[in-house]
Amino acid sequence: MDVAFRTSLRLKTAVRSPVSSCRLWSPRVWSSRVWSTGVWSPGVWSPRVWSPRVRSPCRRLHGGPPPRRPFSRLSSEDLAFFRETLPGGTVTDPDLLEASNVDWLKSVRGHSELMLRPQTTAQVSDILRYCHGRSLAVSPQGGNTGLVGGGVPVYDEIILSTALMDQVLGFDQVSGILTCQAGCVLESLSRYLEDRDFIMPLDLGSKGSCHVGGNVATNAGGLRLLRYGSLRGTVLGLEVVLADGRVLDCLATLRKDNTGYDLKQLFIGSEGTLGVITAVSVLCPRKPSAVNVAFLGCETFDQLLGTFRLSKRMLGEILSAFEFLDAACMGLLNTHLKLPNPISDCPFYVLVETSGSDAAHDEEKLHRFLEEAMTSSLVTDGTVATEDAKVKALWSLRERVTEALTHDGFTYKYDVSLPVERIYQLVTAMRTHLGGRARSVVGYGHVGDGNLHLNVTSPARDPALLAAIEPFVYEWTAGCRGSVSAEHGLGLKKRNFIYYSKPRAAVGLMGDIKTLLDPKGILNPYKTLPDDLL
Ligand SMILES: O=C(O)CC[C@@H](O)C(=O)O
Ligand SMILES: [Zn+2]
Repeated sequence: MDVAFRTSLRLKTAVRSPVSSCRLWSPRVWSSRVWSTGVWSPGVWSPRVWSPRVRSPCRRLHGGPPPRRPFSRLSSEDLAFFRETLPGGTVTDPDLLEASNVDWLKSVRGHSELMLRPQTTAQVSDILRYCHGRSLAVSPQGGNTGLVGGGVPVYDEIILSTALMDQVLGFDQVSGILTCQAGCVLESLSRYLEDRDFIMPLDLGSKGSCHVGGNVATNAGGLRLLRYGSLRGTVLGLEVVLADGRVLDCLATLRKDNTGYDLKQLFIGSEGTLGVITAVSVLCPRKPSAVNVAFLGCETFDQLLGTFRLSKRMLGEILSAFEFLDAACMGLLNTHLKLPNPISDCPFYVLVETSGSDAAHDEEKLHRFLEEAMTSSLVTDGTVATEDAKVKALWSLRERVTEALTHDGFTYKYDVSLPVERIYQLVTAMRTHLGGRARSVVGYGHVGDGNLHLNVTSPARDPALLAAIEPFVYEWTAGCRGSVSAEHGLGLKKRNFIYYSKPRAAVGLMGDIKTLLDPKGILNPYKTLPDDLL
């Protein structure tokens, strides 16, 4: 039974729900009509603008990517080599290539004529050794669920797909360490682990499609980071194939290893620009035996922050997620996805999840927290799920905002880290700044991580609107010493904005590392690093 509670605080029902194993949003579902005017066409340059923080030129991205670099063009001899090296693993049919040439948002489109689907690390090594020798550019691709154009070719780069590298290589029941190939789909790994009473330390709305190698390559954050930390802590080892085909076997399965530089960290979050991740080992937590979800409404963002502080104080070690969405997001969920609001209308909504090992203890803690939140007027309405279906339905309200936005028009996406008490000020500032020029300006995200997803929509791609949003959003973020990419990475779309969050010396060193590991620049060109560096 699910209990909706109002001021009467009738929170008597035990809150026991298993971890949801499959959420409702299929990330591959999108409306193609929305982006018909939004796909970038390669090779178009935009005017120069100035980043206020560093006073160095950067280019606006909405004009398109930089010109094609002088990589070799694919020849019939190349094709013959790949067909021999990868029997059955080469795709040249344009219809089959179409889905891999365009990103999930349908905002970036490349024109690759070849996709390679290796099954083994040795095959990846053979491919890259050959491409390096021939100066053929390569675009590594996992589940193609990224939001910054990092996982698709920009021009004619060869797509190197990890789709067939989907084997679990080992799981240690004692330590909870999983070792698997890079192409394992996150949701499949979650199922594999749940059968063994463990979970992945990472959960994303796109888990039905994304690959763990892509998660690591982008250092994906997601919905469990508050509790289990980032992949920089939970990834224990990596196997990586370097640009020239050398295999770097750092696939350690140790909690502690202080033998020199921690090279795997270079590849985590490098978006396939330094090497192709072929296998990972991850430290996995035990599956919690008691999971509870509350969906609450707050009148103001200050009250939402007060609720967050209270949850940390009163829920402590069992708090596993604290997510939020605003009323505008709820409107989009209602309108475009027909998802009803389970509580009364409020300006802000929070989803609080607890995960623990003692249902009675967790239930008591949650009820005391909710009672305090209501009596101190931090929360005005709420509901607590006790059934698995309701738990999933509540989570889907948070997870499906991205999908709802795709039905609202052309979407401008921003993923910023800010001091937590300031995250909603940016949404308010953007609304004031844009006046009536946007269709929707919405805020949602990971309060517990200080990570705001600010999204703006308009009926069609609108350069004037974009010019109003950027660089305003980046200047505002830099003014708080925030990050212009909290968890989505830089990819193609955000690469030139790196200077808002990193000093020139740091970006220069990144360029040196890129040159050292990939001297010909064949790995995922035009991504992550700014154009003025290369
Ligand atoms: O679509 C977005 O802007 C955010 C996607 C994802 O990071 C989320 O937290 O839902
Ligand atoms: Zn997110």
